[in-house]
Amino acid sequence: MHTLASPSSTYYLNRIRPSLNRFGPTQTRGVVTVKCGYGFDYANFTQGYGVGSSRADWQSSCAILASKVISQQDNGHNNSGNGNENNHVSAVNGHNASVTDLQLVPVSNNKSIQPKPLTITDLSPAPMHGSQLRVAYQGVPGAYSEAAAGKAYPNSEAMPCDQFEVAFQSVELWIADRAVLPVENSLGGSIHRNYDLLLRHKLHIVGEVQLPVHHCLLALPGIRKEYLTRVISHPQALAQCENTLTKLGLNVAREAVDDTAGAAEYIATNNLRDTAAIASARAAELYGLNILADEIQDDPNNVTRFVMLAREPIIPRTDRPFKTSIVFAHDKGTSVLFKVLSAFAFRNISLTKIESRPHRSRPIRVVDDESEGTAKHFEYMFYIDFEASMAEVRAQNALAEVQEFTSFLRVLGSYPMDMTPWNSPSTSHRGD
Ligand SMILES: O=C(O)C(=O)C[C@]1(C(=O)O)C=C[C@@H](O)C=C1
Repeated sequence: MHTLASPSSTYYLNRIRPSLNRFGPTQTRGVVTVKCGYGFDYANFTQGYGVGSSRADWQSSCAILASKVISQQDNGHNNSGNGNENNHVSAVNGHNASVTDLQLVPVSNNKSIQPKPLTITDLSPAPMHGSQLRVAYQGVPGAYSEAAAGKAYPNSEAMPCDQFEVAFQSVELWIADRAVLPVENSLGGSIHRNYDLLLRHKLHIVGEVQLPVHHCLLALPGIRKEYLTRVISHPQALAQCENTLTKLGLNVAREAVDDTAGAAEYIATNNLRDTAAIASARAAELYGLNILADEIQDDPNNVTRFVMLAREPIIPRTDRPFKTSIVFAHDKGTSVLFKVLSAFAFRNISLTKIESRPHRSRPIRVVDDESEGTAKHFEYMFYIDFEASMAEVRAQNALAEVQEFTSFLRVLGSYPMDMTPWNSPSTSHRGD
């Protein structure tokens, strides 16, 4: 039998978001609250990457970040994924582009890619051996992102954030050293909003982690499946378990919340007897819930890929498998895509991922044709991951060619591939 964790150490800064807003059928992000506490007994939180002694510092830092995010939103510069309507940019990368508005990094003027003095950390084999690093993640303890932080940096201090935006800013403001960001799942697909955030911020990808995700159905002790009227979780987790929930006879309402462990915490804190959460076994333990069913993901090999972000890039190497992530656009639309892909194919460089996102600053391109009429083309940003290190000449040549075809190109990072077997103990997040 689990004991219900004490909710007494939860601190809401700036504005308290009514719980219905957070857990209503649609997520309300208009009011942003940074929550810098946890609804559980954190003194008993013993994992190596748990909360450290500088909790008070972290809370005051969160307060600063919260007011910053809120004031940005109040000023109409909403970073929550709604785009910035004030940007009128016809091209990027020095071609009539207002790079400041777009917050893109121009290839030619980018001071952050100029050589910098090496520090001892540049020489460490990041990202596998983090030590005393502070790693920001979105969610509360028990979230899969926290486990990903622990896998990437086993001795680090995991720092929970209510929003991805705050996790990014905490690294930019030197409050955290790394941020961990889920980007895609083998069942649920890409986490689109996070691709947009990668572009909006100037952090570098310095590593990746592929985390096997084993979902459980959690409810208060004594609650049976038949009592349930809704299941709440992160939208990705709901998508990953959709078929299994139906097979379990749970044709009840699904509601999206900010993170899986937050759903478990919410049920425990509010003593909800008609609601179950999809979350990890560790979340069940932390928040005193029972596991009604485990392994409820629709495929046993359910894996989420996370990237690790830092202020500085790591030095790419060739002594182990590396992956490189780029994003590009062209001011004449998708016509360059074939040329870009052939730059990699020609050099035998495998692509592992391609994603397109709306070009939020210039989503539509209008082409007038006197005889035919007006064509309205959607514009995209293309994200590509390829299997090569930027230290390899073939990768440098491929990118030089890509740069010729594109009006905007940014290397998001060149970093070691996660080659750990899925069944290795450090990858298990099930607490067994
Ligand atoms: O909610 C969590 O626990 C998270 O870490 C987020 C997240 C996601 O964004 O996809 C991470 C892994 C799982 O795929 C489900 C949810």
